[in-house]
Amino acid sequence: MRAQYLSVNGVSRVWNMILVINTGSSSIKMALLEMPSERVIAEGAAVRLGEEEASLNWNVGGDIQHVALPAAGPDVAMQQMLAILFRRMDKERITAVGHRVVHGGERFIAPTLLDDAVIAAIEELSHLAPLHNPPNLLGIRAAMRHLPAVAHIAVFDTAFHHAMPLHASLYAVPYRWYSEYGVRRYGFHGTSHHYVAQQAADRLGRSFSDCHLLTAHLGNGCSAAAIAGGISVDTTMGMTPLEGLVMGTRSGDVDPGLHDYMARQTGASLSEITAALNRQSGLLGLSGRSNDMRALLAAADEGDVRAGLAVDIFCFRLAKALAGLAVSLGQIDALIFTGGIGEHADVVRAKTVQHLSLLGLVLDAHRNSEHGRLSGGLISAVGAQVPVLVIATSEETMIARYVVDMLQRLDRTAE
Ligand SMILES: Nc1ncnc2c1ncn2[C@@H]1O[C@H](COP(=O)(O)OP(=O)(O)O)[C@@H](O)[C@H]1O
Ligand SMILES: CC(=O)OP(=O)(O)O
Ligand SMILES: [Mg+2]
Repeated sequence: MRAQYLSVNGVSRVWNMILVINTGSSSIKMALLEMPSERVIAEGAAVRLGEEEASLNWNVGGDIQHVALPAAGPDVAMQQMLAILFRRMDKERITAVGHRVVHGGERFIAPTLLDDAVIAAIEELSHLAPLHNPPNLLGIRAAMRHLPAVAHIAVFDTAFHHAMPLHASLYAVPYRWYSEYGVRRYGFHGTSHHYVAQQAADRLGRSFSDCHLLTAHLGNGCSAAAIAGGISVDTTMGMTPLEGLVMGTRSGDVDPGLHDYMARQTGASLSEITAALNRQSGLLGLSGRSNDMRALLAAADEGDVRAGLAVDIFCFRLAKALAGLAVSLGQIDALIFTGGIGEHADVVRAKTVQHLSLLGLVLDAHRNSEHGRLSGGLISAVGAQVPVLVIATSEETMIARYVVDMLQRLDRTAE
């Protein structure tokens, strides 16, 4: 990289230390990356927020901290994480902060410098991502208080999908709902889909812009995408992160008639039904036990029938969605599994790919059980028509790349 200094608000700084903040509904992840080497200087996570078991871990240059935070919410966890980080490193070294923001609507199709107007616009989009944009904003405000003199840049989950063709992004509803109210499919997890797709192209020795890839991001939220010519051409999530696949607590696709039916049956309001689809459905709703795939796989092994059913439905629906996305690609150069479930749950990958043999997808059982660790991420059978890969995602690294790219553009404009 050419520039070593960037002038932000008239102050010239070395700009290669990027703090990335990914505030979710039940977790906060942070990473401090030195760019362009992408060396992780510090990384931390606060998990199970709101529960008795909430805790945080920080690894700041090998100094590891584990703190129990019983029942702490994202605000308390955020303060604690920043306090621990800044006790161990000089905050003056940080040049910019990259914030994951889940919903950018139609307006934010690229990384954006945060100011009061942008924050207000993100707030307005909160009703379209109620589990995500409010905690994202909490992280932005806390970090701005601690680091008022640096550039804070929002990187949107929706941005990577913004060029989806209209046939993939519009619903078959009155057109006016789109033109007047923005009712369309946006797609999410864009930084993760982009990151793993680029990695897959590298591993296959192909140019990213020539690849036709299916990516399955399976974490707490789950989505799959079809990526061709370096852009997302279709994805399973829609106007909100509720559409598509079965997720930890989210239903994914349901009949659009469900709201009316359940409102009449139970007297619940539309927003109560939406909340149940967001928070009490998916793996949790089906199993009645947990939203956590690891817990369900263990329970299914011990004979819990509903846990087994939840896993089977998760895999079947994922396979169906991947087959559907293949239509958008025309050809499949690789399928990539990522996210906590995609990277670690070999049973889920095996069950999913079993449904997809008609597309030429076949796994190697041994490679799959090793999560592709000994085969460069490859878990497909030798000689199989389509490579299947496990690739660890890093939304934080991708956000840092977008931030550096944006800083370079700001730097050029300032010259
Ligand atoms: N070893 C494992 N086996 C099965 N599932 C796992 C394993 N490790 C993590 N998971 C699952 O990954 C999911 C969380 O994924 P993650 O990507 O960390 O979530 P988030 O969306 O919060 O970033 C949980 O369902 C968890 O059970
Ligand atoms: C958009 C979304 O579902 O994000 P997450 O997986 O972090 O919940
Ligand atoms: Mg996630």
